Amino acid sequence: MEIDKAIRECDDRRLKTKYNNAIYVIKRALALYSVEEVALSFNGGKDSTVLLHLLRAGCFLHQAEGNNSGGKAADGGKAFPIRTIYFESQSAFPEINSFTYEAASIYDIQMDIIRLDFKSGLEALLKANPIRAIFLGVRIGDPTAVGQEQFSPSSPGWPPFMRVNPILDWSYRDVWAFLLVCKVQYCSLYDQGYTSIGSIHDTVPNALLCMKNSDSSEEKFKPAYLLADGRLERAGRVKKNSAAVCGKVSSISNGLKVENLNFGSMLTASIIAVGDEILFGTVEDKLSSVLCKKLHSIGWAVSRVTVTRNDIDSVAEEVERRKSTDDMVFIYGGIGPLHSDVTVAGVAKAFGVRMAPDEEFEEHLRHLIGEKCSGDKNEMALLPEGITELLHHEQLRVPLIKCHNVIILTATNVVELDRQWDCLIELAKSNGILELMDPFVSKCFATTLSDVEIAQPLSKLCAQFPDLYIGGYRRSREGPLIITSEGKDTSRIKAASQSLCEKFHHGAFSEIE
Ligand SMILES: Cc1cc2nc3c(=O)[nH]c(=O)nc-3n(C[C@H](O)[C@H](O)[C@H](O)COP(=O)(O)O)c2cc1C
Ligand SMILES: Nc1ncnc2c1ncn2[C@@H]1O[C@H](COP(=O)(O)OP(=O)(O)OP(=O)(O)O)[C@@H](O)[C@H]1O
Ligand SMILES: [Mg+2]
Repeated sequence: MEIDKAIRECDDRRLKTKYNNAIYVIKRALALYSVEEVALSFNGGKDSTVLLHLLRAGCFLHQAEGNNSGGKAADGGKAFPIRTIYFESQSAFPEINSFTYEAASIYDIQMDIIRLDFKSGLEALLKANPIRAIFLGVRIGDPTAVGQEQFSPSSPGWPPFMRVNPILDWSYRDVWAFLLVCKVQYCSLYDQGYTSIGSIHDTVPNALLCMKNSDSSEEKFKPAYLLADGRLERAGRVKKNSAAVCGKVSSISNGLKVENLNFGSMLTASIIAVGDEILFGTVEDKLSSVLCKKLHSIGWAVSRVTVTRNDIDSVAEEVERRKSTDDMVFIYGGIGPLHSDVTVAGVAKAFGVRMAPDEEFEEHLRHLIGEKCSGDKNEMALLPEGITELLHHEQLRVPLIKCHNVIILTATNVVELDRQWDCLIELAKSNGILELMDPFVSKCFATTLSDVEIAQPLSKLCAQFPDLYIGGYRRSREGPLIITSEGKDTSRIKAASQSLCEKFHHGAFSEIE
């Protein structure tokens, strides 16, 4: 089998290791699932081209080892036994389309062309076929790889199948070493300076490969395999919608923030606590109420507090929602090196960026933990790429992490939260990372009037003072009712209190702290 032969005969030890590992994953998958139960997701990109040839080799080796799963014979050169799916889109490059069809013809691939979005397409595929596992050319540097392993079940909300990622741990360099050593065809765009290909709307040649011709204004590009730093593979991807990425811009223009509060230009924050333990009831979340108070003290309204499970998708989903609704999102819990510490990765996924090593952060961790945490395995030093700002303060042993409008707090208790908050406020004063607004003022009254007596007058009061938060709560069913009014204008609070008292007999309310 020519692929296997080419790798065995080359003298690139690293490539051999990567190849052997990928073949191992493929063989494991073929041992777990029959050939009818697997599919290849192929789109003509370089990663899926690598995967195609690995699968050709893997199927050949699997059968050579005496496994015959009853599918089409893989003779090492011709018929490819695995159902292959291609999601064809109007916005794909014509070169990608034509290469995909060409590959199907050269390698005798039975290709299902799907013209639906990924989710609906996969639903239809699984309905019509007994597919249980799909091979993907996802690599660890891809934004969509966050949280994935070589075998990862599809995400919640997706049709159920196993995602098999044989080249998850391959680097950009490994991909090109493989394609060049095996001398296989790849899409022509890669010879024109494209290094990672999305759609025609979001992909241009990688500027790092540009050769400026001094005689003319014509730009020429070197081939993709000459890109020296694989981390810059996605430099040819044009940013999608910066307003959506930053969140804040869209929230201001769509008026969502003022919708509930009627407070004019109020800044809103939301708080996300991450932890299965909180949801199990094993641990009590004490930080959110303290944080609400602190935010209130700098004039911010808290629009929502949520607790999410510590899996990447739950965190990503919640962060994605909140970052575009609120001006600032505070998240804590699930930070560290444990398998359950997925918060930072969840934030990366919410912004659609990958996790990448951050040398500066690693340096801080090294000071804190020692040499144990250096090297490739230091997952704690992986941070969302391109969107992370480290917030330094001399009182903090490790800087806080800010990704656009999401601040990740590492506090695990109230004392630590107090310290981190104080640092944050000092930083806010010096560099404006957090706007400090006029604080809220409030008045509270206790009354023994019944709910029924007070309900209507209180509704009227709310209508009279739409700029205030007027509410009521009880500490017990039998005890007094407590009425609160909050706002930023002391005179308005006073006026509302006076108006309330005037609606009832003298002494019906007593002011409390
Ligand atoms: C076969 C296949 C399976 C996928 N499974 C999942 C999944 O389980 N969870 C998920 O969030 N996205 C899944 N996706 C979507 C990808 O993660 C990603 O959104 C897609 O490759 C396109 O990225 P883009 O939005 O940059 O175009 C899947 C895509 C394909 C082709
Ligand atoms: N339109 C599609 N149809 C089928 N599979 C797809 C499609 N888009 C993505 N995939 C799957 O997702 C994987 C990852 O996509 P990604 O764009 O990162 O890699 P690629 O397209 O192979 O290479 P490149 O990084 O150069 O674009 C692909 O290898 C393929 O398995
Ligand atoms: Mg691609």
